[in-house]
Amino acid sequence: MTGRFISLEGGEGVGKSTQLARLAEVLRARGLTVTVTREPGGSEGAEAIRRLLLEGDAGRWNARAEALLFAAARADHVARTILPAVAAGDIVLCDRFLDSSRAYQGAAGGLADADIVELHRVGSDGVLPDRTLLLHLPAEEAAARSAARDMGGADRIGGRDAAYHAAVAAAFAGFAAAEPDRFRTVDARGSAAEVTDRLVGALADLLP
Ligand SMILES: Nc1ncnc2c1ncn2[C@@H]1O[C@H](COP(=O)(O)OP(=O)(O)OP(=O)(O)O)[C@@H](O)[C@H]1O
Ligand SMILES: Cc1cn([C@H]2C[C@H](O)[C@@H](COP(=O)(O)O)O2)c(=O)[nH]c1=O
Repeated sequence: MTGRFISLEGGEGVGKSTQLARLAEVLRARGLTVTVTREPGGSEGAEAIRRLLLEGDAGRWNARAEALLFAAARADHVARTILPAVAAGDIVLCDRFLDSSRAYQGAAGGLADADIVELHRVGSDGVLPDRTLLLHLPAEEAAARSAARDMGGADRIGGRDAAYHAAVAAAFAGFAAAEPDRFRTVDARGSAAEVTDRLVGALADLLP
């Protein structure tokens, strides 16, 4: 079996982490070897950078420093975790990847998309997922799920205002429209089991 690299994307609280775990279970039950990972993080160095990025004051980093830190974390994660797992034939399921930087630091953060993509070229040789599953949930529903989970304790980036998160959601929708071969947009409403079924369907052409 050829390895595959699959990312899950979307704004806060749409169900990415929940679905990543469920999808891994379904694929393992089919006999596939699955590596589950996340961004920022997924390698020792990238997890250390995650703490720098998500902890501390809202103004700890400016937009450019933030984008560079995400790109540095991604470079380590790609080299040490993602590429070796794909080369070993695993299905790699990754909670967020480059498109989160394009949406959060780029579209919502004010940096040019071309600059975010260039940082990724330098850091990670421009590696892209074979498939990006974009979970879509109405903003009010996503905010309610996040609020129930976080109980007011969102991290530095999750805690940004509604306009920022609306820009993130709009950017993801635009990326999916621009790259229909890589993206599948999946309705994240309904039960977790219903969403998992939709995600499995959106991977049908990639799986044995
Ligand atoms: N289908 C669902 N129906 C209702 N609640 C759900 C569903 N899926 C996930 N949740 C709940 O919504 C909350 C957010 O889900 P989850 O943490 O998986 O989202 P996420 O996209 O990974 O969020 P973030 O990017 O903010 O970390 C959790 O409390 C989770 O249990
Ligand atoms: C990869 C990536 C992430 N972010 C933001 C998005 C979230 O607010 C946090 C990660 O938290 P999660 O609970 O693990 O989803 O970081 C970002 O701004 N840019 C990125 O490239």
